[in-house]
Amino acid sequence: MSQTLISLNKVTHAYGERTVLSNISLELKPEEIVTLIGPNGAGKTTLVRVVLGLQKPDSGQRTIKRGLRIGYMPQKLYVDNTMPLTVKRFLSLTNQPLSDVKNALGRTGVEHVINSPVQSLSGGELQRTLLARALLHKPHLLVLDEPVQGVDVNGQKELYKLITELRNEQGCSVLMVSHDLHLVMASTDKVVCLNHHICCSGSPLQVRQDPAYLKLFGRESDELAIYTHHHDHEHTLKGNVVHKADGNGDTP
Ligand SMILES: Nc1ncnc2c1ncn2[C@@H]1O[C@H](COP(=O)(O)OP(=O)(O)OP(=O)(O)O)[C@@H](O)[C@H]1O
Repeated sequence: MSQTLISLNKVTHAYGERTVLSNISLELKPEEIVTLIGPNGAGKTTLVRVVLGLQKPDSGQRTIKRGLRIGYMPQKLYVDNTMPLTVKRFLSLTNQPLSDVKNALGRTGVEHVINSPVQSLSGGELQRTLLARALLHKPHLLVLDEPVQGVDVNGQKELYKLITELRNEQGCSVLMVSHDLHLVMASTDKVVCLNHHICCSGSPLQVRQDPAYLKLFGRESDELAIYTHHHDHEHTLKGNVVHKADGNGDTP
């Protein structure tokens, strides 16, 4: 355990009657990039929230290395359209100095949006702004929930490349959620395929050939490398669920 940043041991979690996570054991090692992959509603964000300590599991243990700093990039940012919020103000809410905010935005390639309203950002700019925010506390572990969401395929490749560069430069570990194994293959050391339980895990090549992965995603999606993704919900900065029909407010 000495080298392990966070480990989960036999974690189980249910929302009411519905078991979303069952018997999950996982270890995050230093400088390792681990990708969680699984269909909609498989429990990926819930698992991320358990890793972050935002969601207490019903059973099982979470062990975290003392003093570990975590940077979190949520799946989707819910910002009220009527609330004026510039990128500068949004990132300054982390209480980090403006010079650090500028550096982080520069490193993720979006320093030019510093005075823009968050609501006006393009998909790629928003993801890079959220990544900059996650970097601000100089994390040992970056947790990225669908970091390429809303970004076109070329932009996705660029973002995965940036994530790998950040890991190499900063020596941090990365836990990220992705829907496209092909795009992420070059940028991940380990893949964990989740469908409420861990169906299979290993190197990207191992998982791509695993019958459990093929059963979930099918050979077709493997060949096409396209996975159509629809959400029935969004997430707040802490990963809480906002159902689209609700308009606002978190489901606890
Ligand atoms: N706070 C909550 N209360 C009740 N149900 C919830 C809550 N959070 C998530 N769920 C439900 O649990 C299931 C798993 O949700 P989760 O967001 O963890 O899945 P996911 O794999 O991240 O899904 P997606 O790929 O669509 O983002 C979903 O059916 C979701 O609606």
